[in-house]
Amino acid sequence: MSQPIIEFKNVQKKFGDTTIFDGFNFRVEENEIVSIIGPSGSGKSTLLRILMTLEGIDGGYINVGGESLWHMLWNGAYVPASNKHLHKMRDQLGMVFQHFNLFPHMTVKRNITEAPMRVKGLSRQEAEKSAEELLELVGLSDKADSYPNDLSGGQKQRVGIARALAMRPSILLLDEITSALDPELVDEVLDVIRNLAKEQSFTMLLVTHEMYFAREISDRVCFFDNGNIVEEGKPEAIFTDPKETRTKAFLNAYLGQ
Ligand SMILES: Nc1ncnc2c1ncn2[C@@H]1O[C@H](COP(=O)(O)OP(=O)(O)OP(=O)(O)O)[C@@H](O)[C@H]1O
Repeated sequence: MSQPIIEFKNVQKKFGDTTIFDGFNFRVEENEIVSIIGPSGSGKSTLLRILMTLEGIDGGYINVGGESLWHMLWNGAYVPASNKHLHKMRDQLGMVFQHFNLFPHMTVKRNITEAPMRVKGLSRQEAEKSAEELLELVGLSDKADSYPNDLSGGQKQRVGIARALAMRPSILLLDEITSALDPELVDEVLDVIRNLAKEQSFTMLLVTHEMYFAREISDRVCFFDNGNIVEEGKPEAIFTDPKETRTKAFLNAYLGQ
């Protein structure tokens, strides 16, 4: 097997007395599109937040692009190796959040250029040129000078995707990106991801409640429960012939199978 682009080995994570991961193992290959489905509160978002180093871990090992994300100190605490290392690791990862997290006081264009200018040191001209291309990609060229509050939820989320792409990540993390949207706005956002997936130049890790989308887009679907992958496989196998009782019960509740 080739070197995975993401690898979790024996990862431990607690919130207070609540254990989220107790020896979690997981790997994603380069350019693979993996969907994580599963019940609420099972730790799916925590998995993505740990990868973005928005959350720490209590034990184990995480490797992104061949390098360790966290290092253990003499006292057993886990920390990113250094700010420089952290920035380098984060540069590979782009995350789109459920609630958009746009800056309301900045125009759409500024939301997209802010991080590349501040973190990557791009000139305003370079960052704006890239933002214009990305706005075209997500179909929002005419909204460059609008403010987030003047956009629909679907448009806000398309800006969220453009903003994540502006950092030129090789791995895209999508955390329930359509959950906060009215149903009629879901497809315009999923279409953007469909088009990105066709290019196959990204590794994508999606947490989603859109089962039909997970089935359509993924190379692999993982059913996740209680901090563990209970069952995984090709979308067809998981959705039409799940083996585990818990997977069957979950899909039954969702899809009425
Ligand atoms: N910062 C935090 N502090 C304390 N507990 C937390 C924190 N973040 C998450 N949790 C708890 O950890 C558990 C896993 O949460 P997580 O958001 O990862 O689940 P999820 O599978 O993504 O759920 P959902 O599908 O509802 O978003 C939940 O019980 C949640 O309440």
